[in-house]
Order: sequence, then structure tokens, then C-alpha cells
Amino acid sequence: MLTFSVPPLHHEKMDEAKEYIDSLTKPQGSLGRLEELAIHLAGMTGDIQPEILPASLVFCADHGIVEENVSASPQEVTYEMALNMVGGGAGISVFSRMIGAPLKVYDLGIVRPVPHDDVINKKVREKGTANFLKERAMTEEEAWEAIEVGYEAARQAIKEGAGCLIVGELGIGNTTASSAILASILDIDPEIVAGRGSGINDQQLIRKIEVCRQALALHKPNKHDAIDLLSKVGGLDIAGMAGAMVGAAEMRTPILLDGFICTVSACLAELLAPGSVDYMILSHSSVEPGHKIAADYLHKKPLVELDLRLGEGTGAAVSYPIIKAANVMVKDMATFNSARVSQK
Ligand SMILES: O=C(O)c1ccc[n+]([C@@H]2O[C@H](COP(=O)([O-])O)[C@@H](O)[C@H]2O)c1
Ligand SMILES: Cc1cc2nc[nH]c2cc1C
Repeated sequence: MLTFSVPPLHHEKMDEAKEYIDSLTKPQGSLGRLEELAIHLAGMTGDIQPEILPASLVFCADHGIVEENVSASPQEVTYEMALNMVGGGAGISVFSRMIGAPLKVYDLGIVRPVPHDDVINKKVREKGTANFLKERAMTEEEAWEAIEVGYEAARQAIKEGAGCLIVGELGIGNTTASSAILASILDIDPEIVAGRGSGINDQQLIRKIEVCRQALALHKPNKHDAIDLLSKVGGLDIAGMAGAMVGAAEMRTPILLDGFICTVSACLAELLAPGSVDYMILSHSSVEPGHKIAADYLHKKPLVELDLRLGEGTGAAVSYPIIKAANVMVKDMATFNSARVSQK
């Protein structure tokens, strides 16, 4: 079992960054949220002009709950899309290339062996999670193992030079697990958070809500305990992402959150290691209704709204140039003094 320790934000550096930003050639505050972002980056990294090279980490796994007809897509899509990701043709592949982020794809429990060296084999369960309407999704030991895979993946990416992590997922059925987790954490009816995922019909949505209700009634997870939640109604991909976030937060590395599943993982990361949330930036707002609810719970405001619902880390990769804009503002803009611009 790992024990975590997340450092607090560096408040002195945040004050220093604010003062420096006010000396740049622009009316004070005129770069709005970019200024807030630059101050936040300083607090996270402890550096007012940090290097924020991006890296994308995608955690893939299958979900036994798909037996309950809660997804629009066949389970094979997890396997097929993992290959597409490393083949360069998935959304996260092209957006990672666009921003110069190396992409690593981890298999935590895709139901089939994946015959490609670039899909990193870290299977915690050969057949993915169990159907949590009938039994626990996984054991507590397996939840820890999946967290550890993510934790080590983040540490490795940061050691290899990453200064900003894009954390994504792939797993048919994972919006059902995420809905159950979030409803449990917030003590609300699953109807409030469950949505259409990759595109289910009305009848399937009713079933998805009922599946979540019944699973929560059966397992009664402890909403304060990430391991209990993950092992009872979670997913290996969701656990991997939570571990990666904790690993990044411990190393003062900014984390760009993506959509619904990713943001639910962020809630779990905060349960595992309080303070992790300080190292997170929410990239966009997903169409999935639970995303806004999870974001509000974490007190996070999305940078952009593009009506995305793909997952994989795509919204984070697409939004990275905004973070980079905040970074070049503070690195490259002239000051009133250096450019000899008059100031009142
Ligand atoms: O990130 C999101 O907000 C998001 C919303 C809906 C669907 N997804 C993706 O779609 C898959 C899960 O959808 P589903 O309907 O099978 O639960 C999974 O692979 C996610 O990456 C992702
Ligand atoms: C094609 C496809 C790609 C995905 N990427 C993440 N979830 C997905 C679901 C589907 C169906």
C-alpha cells in the first residue's frame, strides 16, 4: 500500500508571479484567465516561468458491467481503439502529435491480449473488471495495483521531461462505473449524473441508471474511501488515472483534466491524497451531465466548451495550447521597463 504526500501550492511564487505579470506590457488583468493560469502554474511548479512540456498517458481497461447492455459500443472497441491509438489514428494520437506530446498507452485489463509492443502491458486483471451488479468489480489489492501502475507511469513521464500531464482513458462501459462512483461520493441519485456515454438510447439510459442504483444498494460503498469505491463499482482505467494524478501532484506537476471519467478519477485522487486537486486544471466541459457536477465538486471551471464527449484525453490535448499561451505570456512578453512603454 502506498502512502502519499502532496505538497501545498507555493504561495510566495504565486505572489511573485502576480507581481511580474502586472509588470508586463498590457493593462493589468487584461489577459484574464491566462493570468490566473500563469499564477496557478507558478504555485504548482514553484517556478514563475516553468517548462511545461506535455505528455499524454492513456489508461485502458474493460468493464464487466457491459453485460447489462449499458453501452452503445461493443466491448471489442476497447481493444481495437488501443491499437488505433498506438497506430497514430485515434483522436488522442493526432492531438498529442499536434501539441508535441509523447503518447503512452497502458493496458490495465483489456479482455484480450494486445499484440503490440507500444500498448504497455500492465494488466491487473486479464478479463477486466467483473460485472459489479453481481459482485465486486475487483479486489482492494487490484485497485491498489492499478493505482500503482498510474502512479509509476506519471513519475516516469515526469522523469523523462514532462512538465504537464494529460491523463486520459479508454474503456467501453466506463461511464457507468464513473456514474456509480460519483453518485456515491455525492450521495445523489444516479439519474442526476448518468448520461448517454458513447451514445445509448432512452431505454439503455433507464437501464444504466437502474444498474447504478442497484449496484450502490448492493455494495454500499464508503463514499470517503477511494479503494472501497474502486473495488466495488470502479474500473481499472479509472484507478490508473487516479494514481497518475496523485503521482503528478506529489511531483508538483500540473495535470490537465479531460472529460467525465477523468474528472471522476480526479475526485478519487483527492480522496487518496488530499491536496491533489490543487495540481489540476480542468480543460473542457464534456457533454456528459455528470461532468459539470464533478467539476463543481472539485471547484473547477473548464477552460473551453467544445461539446466533446470522446474521452481519451482529447479535450485536454486540444486545450493545452491555452496553458502554453499563459506560459509564453509570462516567459516571453516584454515588461513596461524593458520595452520602454509608459505606465501611469
Ligand atoms: O470523457 C467523456 O466525457 C466521455 C463521455 C462519453 C464517452 N466517453 C468515452 O466513451 C467510452 C465510454 O462510453 P460508454 O457509453 O461505453 O460508457 C470510453 O471509452 C470513454 O473514453 C468519454
Ligand atoms: C470509436 C470509439 C472511440 C472511443 N474512444 C474512446 N471511447 C470510444 C468509443 C468509441 C466507440
